[in-house]
Amino acid sequence: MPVIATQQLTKRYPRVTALDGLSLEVGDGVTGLVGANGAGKSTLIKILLGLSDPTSGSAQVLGHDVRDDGAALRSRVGYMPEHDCLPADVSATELVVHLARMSGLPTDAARERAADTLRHVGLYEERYRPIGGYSTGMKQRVKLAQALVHDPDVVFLDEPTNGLDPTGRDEMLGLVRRIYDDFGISVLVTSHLLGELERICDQVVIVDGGVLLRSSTVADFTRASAQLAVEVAHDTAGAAAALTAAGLRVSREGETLLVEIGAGVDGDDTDDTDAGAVHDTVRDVVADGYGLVRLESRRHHIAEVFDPTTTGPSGPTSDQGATDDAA
Ligand SMILES: Nc1ncnc2c1ncn2[C@@H]1O[C@H](COP(=O)(O)OP(=O)(O)OP(=O)(O)O)[C@@H](O)[C@H]1O
Repeated sequence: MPVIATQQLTKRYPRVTALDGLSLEVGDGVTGLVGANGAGKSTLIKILLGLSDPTSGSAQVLGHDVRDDGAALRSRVGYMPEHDCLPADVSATELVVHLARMSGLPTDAARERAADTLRHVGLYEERYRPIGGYSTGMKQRVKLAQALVHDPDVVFLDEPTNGLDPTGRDEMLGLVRRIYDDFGISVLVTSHLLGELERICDQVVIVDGGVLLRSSTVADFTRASAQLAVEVAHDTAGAAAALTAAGLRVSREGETLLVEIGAGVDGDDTDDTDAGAVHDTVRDVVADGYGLVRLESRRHHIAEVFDPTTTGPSGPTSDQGATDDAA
């Protein structure tokens, strides 16, 4: 059973269609939901929590229908909202224990779980200080702790790296990954930054204007856009010309030649068999007097081949774009 499934999910506000026929499936693990501001990410999360009704279409979380089963699903789901919503004059411990009790835990268990989750997010030492004196990074960690305290099966994290400096971002991303690795809790995490989610996610879903642009595993995203890095002993320019003459797409980065696997030996778009054929062609051409020094696979980052700020996929993945996946 998928963790999240939606079918033709649509949400219309009076002036804007926030989600437009969105159909997707999300499995176990860490899934990134990526899109520019206004793409519909928060709207999707609110519908998945049963807090907002879709205009049409349907959605299930852990098999619970979001319209009919809101209370049951919320007991199994944790939610970290995007905006600052924390009371300034209580401590992290007071707040997280309180929320744990509201979700049904007895007082002793609530205290224990609160201490565990605050330790997990790195706030154990500071847990008795009022939240009003916390930095942005510490406040984000309190929001994360309250999302985890009732031991949910899945958590929705809305822009957890918002407002953090690069070090704070890295630490938060590490924490998000560990939610699944250490506790087995699946994660749906939103960001407008594809590059940062790519580092920690198993699956990435890209939305734009409420429409699904693409949903696939991180490995599949980059498989179609791999390159071979080739170094030769002599005459790099000659080797580049010979590889091009053999039908390969070649670029040069210093003394390294980058051969597109996605281009295939015949210039067509990639499939898995092309990778082996390109590899063989490179070996044959280079063996012919250039002296092979290095031949290794490289993958592009997703952000290099897919720019969510444009309205579609670009570069070597364009054959696998929105319409196929959205169907
Ligand atoms: N309650 C609302 N009433 C009217 N329009 C809304 C409402 N909530 C969201 N919208 C609009 O729906 C669109 C999608 O908003 P949403 O907040 O889901 O985007 P987002 O991807 O989460 O972006 P952000 O990161 O900026 O929050 C936007 O155009 C937004 O202005």
